[in-house]
Amino acid sequence: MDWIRYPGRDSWRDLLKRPEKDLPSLEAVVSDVFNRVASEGDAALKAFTERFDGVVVEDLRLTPEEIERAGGQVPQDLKDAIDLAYENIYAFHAAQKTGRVEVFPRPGVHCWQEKHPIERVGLYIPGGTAPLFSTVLMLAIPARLAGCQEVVLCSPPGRDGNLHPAIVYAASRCGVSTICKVGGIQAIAALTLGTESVPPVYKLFGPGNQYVTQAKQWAGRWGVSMDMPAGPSEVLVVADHTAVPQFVAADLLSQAEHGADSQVVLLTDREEIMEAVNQALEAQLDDLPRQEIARQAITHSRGIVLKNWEEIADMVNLYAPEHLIICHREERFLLEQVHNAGSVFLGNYTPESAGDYASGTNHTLPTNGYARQYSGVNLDSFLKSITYQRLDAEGLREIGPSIEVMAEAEGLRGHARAVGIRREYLERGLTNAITKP
Ligand SMILES: NC(=O)c1ccc[n+]([C@@H]2O[C@H](COP(=O)([O-])OP(=O)(O)OC[C@H]3O[C@@H](n4cnc5c(N)ncnc54)[C@H](O)[C@@H]3O)[C@@H](O)[C@H]2O)c1
Ligand SMILES: N[C@H](CO)Cc1c[nH]c[nH+]1
Ligand SMILES: [Zn+2]
Repeated sequence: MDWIRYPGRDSWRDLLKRPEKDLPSLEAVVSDVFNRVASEGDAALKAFTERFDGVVVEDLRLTPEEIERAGGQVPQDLKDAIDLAYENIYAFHAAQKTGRVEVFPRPGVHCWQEKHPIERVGLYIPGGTAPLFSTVLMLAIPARLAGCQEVVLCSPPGRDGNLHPAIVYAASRCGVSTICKVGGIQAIAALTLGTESVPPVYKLFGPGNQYVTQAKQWAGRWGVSMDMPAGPSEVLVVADHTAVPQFVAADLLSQAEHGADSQVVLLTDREEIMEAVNQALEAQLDDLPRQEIARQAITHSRGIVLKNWEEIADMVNLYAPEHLIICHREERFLLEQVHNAGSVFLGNYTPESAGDYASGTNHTLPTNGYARQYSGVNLDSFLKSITYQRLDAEGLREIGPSIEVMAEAEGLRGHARAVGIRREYLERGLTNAITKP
């Protein structure tokens, strides 16, 4: 990994650039796929699956028998591991439930807020280079907890034209029964527009490569929203002499192996760890099955030596990493100062993989600096808040005059009248004409 020592602040932005595909060419492909899915439905999904995934798929939707069969193909130790992860993810997300918010700001004015599930949601499960069945748990568990009525899952078929059995098993374990063999842009277009096999949804969830992420953003043009841009994985590690270099290298590689366009960054204020981490990286890369991918990711990754922990905190906030690992003597200070990160991992015993699989936190997180404004997936992602209010006569007397003044000042006489007409009834004692609904 290349190291940069004590860079001036004016060079930080350039140093922290992510590897990105050319946006106009990405948009052109996305637009073409959406247009064809809109006009040709399933036929377009099959044609694009053949073109982009290299497989011919007959039936896009899994039958109940296929779902049942997948369960028998998953080894028991993997089922047990999925069960443990399920419990922890369930517990963490169930704890996020909040009650009704209720306020009486003035006499006779009653306001409250209640959460309602989004009725139809689409879950994208990546499967281009690795079948990420762990993502099924991360999305389907909160979707169920929220009470979403229709949950549609899409994932790209493998070379044999099927979904990995663990994806199907995890989906069925979480109660998802609409499972479709389609991935990439075409899956997002199908969930947005609906086809013969894929029901349309109101909100899209899940991570994916740059094609998937761009397609999720494109879906907004059709009024379908999304969780957040959760693209190529990244990790930023903050380490000093209290960190074990072998652990640091392993954490960097755990995200570098996701994709050639992943990025990993190491920040330190202790030059002496540079050599040890580089050596550990080389040693661990040697027997990594996905070393080609990880090596490519490392070509656009870097280690940076900074002057002190204040600079480290500032650089973390500027980069806004998807994952932040802190193994540093000034952990407490850094935690106080850092406010841009998707998920944070603390100390020598907390590998980022813990959050990827089984600690209970969600691994669908904002990448590409979007941790500045987005949260990772959580229970609220699957809920909408509806606000309610009821005024009685006293409440109208209390706040009515202010509403009228404000409406007149905005030049909106109709708004003012909607209040004034009621106040007039009250002033003239015509309350008998008002029946309680
Ligand atoms: N941010 C997060 O929360 C998070 C979580 C898990 C994974 N990830 C990321 O998800 C990504 C998964 O990527 P993946 O590729 O393995 O799987 P994927 O399912 O996201 O993408 C595979 C699909 O991309 C499409 N595709 C491939 N090449 C194409 C081309 N030239 N033109 C149009 N479409 C094309 C294909 O249809 C294929 O099915 C990785 O980048 C990983 O880092 C992110
Ligand atoms: N690290 C990924 C999020 O960027 C999630 C994941 C799934 N499986 C392994 N890792
Ligand atoms: Zn991962």
